[in-house]
Amino acid sequence: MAAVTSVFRPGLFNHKVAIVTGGGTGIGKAISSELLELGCSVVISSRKAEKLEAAAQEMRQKIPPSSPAIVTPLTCNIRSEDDVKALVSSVLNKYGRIDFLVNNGGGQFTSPAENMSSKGWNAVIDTNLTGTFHCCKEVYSAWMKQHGGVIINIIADMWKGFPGMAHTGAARSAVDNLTKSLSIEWAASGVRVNAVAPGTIFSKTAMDNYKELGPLLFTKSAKFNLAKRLGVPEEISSAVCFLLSPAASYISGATLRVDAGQSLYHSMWEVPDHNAWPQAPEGENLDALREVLNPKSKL
Ligand SMILES: CCCCCCCCC/C=C/C(=O)SCCNC(=O)CCNC(=O)[C@H](O)C(C)(C)COP(=O)(O)OP(=O)(O)OC[C@H]1O[C@@H](n2cnc3c(N)ncnc32)[C@H](O)[C@@H]1OP(=O)(O)O
Ligand SMILES: NC(=O)C1=CN([C@@H]2O[C@H](COP(=O)(O)OP(=O)(O)OC[C@H]3O[C@@H](n4cnc5c(N)ncnc54)[C@H](OP(=O)(O)O)[C@@H]3O)[C@@H](O)[C@H]2O)C=CC1
Repeated sequence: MAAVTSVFRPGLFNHKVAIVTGGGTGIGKAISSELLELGCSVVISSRKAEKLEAAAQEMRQKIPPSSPAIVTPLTCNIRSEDDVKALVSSVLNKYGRIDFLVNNGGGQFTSPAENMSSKGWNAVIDTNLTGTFHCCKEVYSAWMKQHGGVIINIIADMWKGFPGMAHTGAARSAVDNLTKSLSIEWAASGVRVNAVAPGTIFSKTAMDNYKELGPLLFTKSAKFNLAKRLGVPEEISSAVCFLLSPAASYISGATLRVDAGQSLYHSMWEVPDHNAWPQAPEGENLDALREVLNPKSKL
C-alpha cells in the first residue's frame, strides 16, 4: 500500500516544533506523520511508553531525507497537571520552542448516561476537558504567551447531543467553548486557537477501544453521513495541517467540522416509539390533527 503524501508544500513547517497528544495512534499518528513530512519536529505524547516508542520508530523510517524533523516520544497523562508541566518543560529543554500544540489525546466508553458511575464520568471529563485545559494553559504560560503559536483542539460530532456517550459530548462541547474563550484571551500574544470536530474516523486503535462492540459501532456509523463511508485519520490530519499553516492566518476561535456532513444528517440513535410524552393540549388544532391522522374518527 502506497504511503499517504501530504498535499502541502514540502518544507512548509521546517524547524517548527509541535506537541501532539495521543500522537502515537490513529488520528494523532496521522497528524504527527504529516507534520514530520512537512519538516516539523514532533513530540508524540500519551500514557503508554511502549506504544509511543514503537510509533516513533515507525515514523522515523518514513521521514523523507529532505525533512529536518525529528520525532520524540514522551509519556504524559494529560489528566495530571504535574505530568503536563513536566512534558512542556522537557520539550522546551530539548527543542527551545513550541510552535504548535495539537490536543488530540482523549476518548471515552459507550454507556447510557443512567449507567455511568461518577468515576467513569470524571475519567472522561478529566481526560477530554481538563486534560485539554492543562495542555493549553501550560504551553501558553511557558512559551506561547511570549512567542505566539497555534493550538488545535480535536473534539467530536456532538452538535446534536451525543446519546450513548453523554460524558464525551459534554466535554467536547465544553472544549468547543474553551477554544473560543482562549482565542480571545490569547489573541494579543499572537496565539491562534481553533478546533477540529471529526465525524466517525476509522482506525484499528479507535475501533479496538470498544472491544467486541467496535466493528458494529464503526460499520453501522458509515451510512450516517453524506459520503456514505467512514473517514480515515489522514482526512483529519490535512485539516489540522491547514489550520496550523499560514494559509489559516486569519482563522481563530473556529471549529472546523470534518465529518462529511454527519452533523447535518440524521442521528444513529433511535428513539423507540412510546406513549410516555405529555399529551398535546385539547382544542381545535388537536381535533384537526386527529382527523388527519385518523379520518374515520370524525364519523
Ligand atoms: C452509542 C454511541 C454510538 C456512537 C457512534 C460511534 C462513533 C465512534 C466515534 C469514535 C470516537 C472516538 O473517540 S474513538 C477513540 C477512542 N479512544 C479512546 O477512547 C482511547 C482512550 N480512552 C480511555 O482511556 C478510556 O476510555 C477512558 C475512560 C477515557 C479512561 O480510562 P481509564 O481506564 O484510564 O480510566 P480510569 O481513571 O481508570 O477510570 C476508569 C473508569 O471509567 C469507567 N469505564 C471505563 N471504561 C468503561 C467501559 N467500557 N464501560 C463502562 N465504564 C467504563 C469505569 O467507571 C472505570 O472505573 P472502574 O469501574 O473502577 O474500572
Ligand atoms: N475516531 C473517531 O471516530 C473520533 C475520534 N475523536 C477523538 O480524536 C482523538 C484521537 O482518537 P483516535 O485516534 O480515533 O483514537 P485512539 O484511541 O487511537 O487515540 C486516542 C489517543 O489518546 C491517548 N490518550 C488517551 N487518554 C490519554 C491521557 N489521559 N493522556 C494522554 N494521552 C491519552 C491514547 O494513548 P494512551 O492510551 O497511550 O494514553 C491514544 O493515543 C480522541 O480524542 C478521540 O476521542 C473524535 C471524534 C471521532
